[in-house]
Amino acid sequence: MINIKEIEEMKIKELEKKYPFAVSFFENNHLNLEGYDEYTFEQYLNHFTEEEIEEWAIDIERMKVDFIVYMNQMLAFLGIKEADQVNSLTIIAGKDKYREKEHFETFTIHKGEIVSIVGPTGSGKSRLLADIEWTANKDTPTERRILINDEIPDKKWRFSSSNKLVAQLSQNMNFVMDLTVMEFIELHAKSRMIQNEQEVIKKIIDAANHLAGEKFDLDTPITSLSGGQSRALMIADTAILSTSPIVLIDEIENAGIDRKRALNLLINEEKIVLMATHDPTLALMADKRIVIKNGGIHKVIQTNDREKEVLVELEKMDKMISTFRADLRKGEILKK
Ligand SMILES: Nc1ncnc2c1ncn2[C@@H]1O[C@H](COP(=O)(O)OP(=O)(O)OP(=O)(O)O)[C@@H](O)[C@H]1O
Repeated sequence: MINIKEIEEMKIKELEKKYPFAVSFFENNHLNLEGYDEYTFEQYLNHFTEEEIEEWAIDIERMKVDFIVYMNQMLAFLGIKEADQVNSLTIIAGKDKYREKEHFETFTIHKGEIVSIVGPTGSGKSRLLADIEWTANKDTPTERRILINDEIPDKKWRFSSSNKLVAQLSQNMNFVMDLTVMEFIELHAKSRMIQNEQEVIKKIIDAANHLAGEKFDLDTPITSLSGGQSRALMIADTAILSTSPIVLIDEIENAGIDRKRALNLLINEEKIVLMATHDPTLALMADKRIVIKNGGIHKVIQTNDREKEVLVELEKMDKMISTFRADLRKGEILKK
């Protein structure tokens, strides 16, 4: 459900911008919005004089309820209900591969935070991401539990395909579809029922080309994209089209794309981002990192100022490497 408080605190002009369909509610109820841009919904309802309320038989309390019901129905219909409502994700400790209790009790990640997950190959990084995607409730090998907004999440998250809690970018992206890039993005855009479809498609393709080393166009079949290109396309698609409040990333390093840009595209004040990585630049870009050992969360490290200095150095090195890579592609002789 959308938050009644949020709606009440929004100005009419913000409401029109964020939820354009809200205007129809006023129209249907013959309520004139002109000149009330700067009013909140509540202030608007309260602006009527006693006489007007009587004359037009306006029931303010009823109107409030009806409006929220209408908004909820519309958002559900558009597949965006609840998607923006995740404020926190909590992991409750389970057991490692030796059935020992994990080295923490609970760990909460808030909206807008990025958390990296590090640990040796096979230690259980992907397992943790899978637990989150499944909103585990002691029903996975780790026996972890996942809370959303401090509560056991509704099971419907697991099975909903259009309104997903989690958008996952995984290591293996096998495209079996016989579609062009254009058809693929169109398919996604259509399923989201966005209004400015062509604009959004262009935005995705621009962002994807920005991330990928070699450019591709809309007529390219998905199956003939290189690993880096398909990765870039998926990232741009997720960043721009997905309404999922949680983004899980399993290794973006080997993809031959601009990783920093990719991450920046996915980061958003409204989202929670978790990424499993072996890459120091990406790991340090996160606010915190979870260290996994033998299938369990061993510790959580906060990225401190000294590490942020290391990050600056790493970014310089990364820049150098990508310049060399680009020169190499162009067939140039590399020089310092
Ligand atoms: N706590 C646990 N209890 C039981 N099995 C676990 C646990 N954690 C992970 N596993 C299992 O261990 C195997 C390896 O884990 P996973 O694939 O998550 O490793 P990874 O860290 O992602 O490895 P890579 O770096 O190679 O991607 C998987 O089969 C996973 O289900």
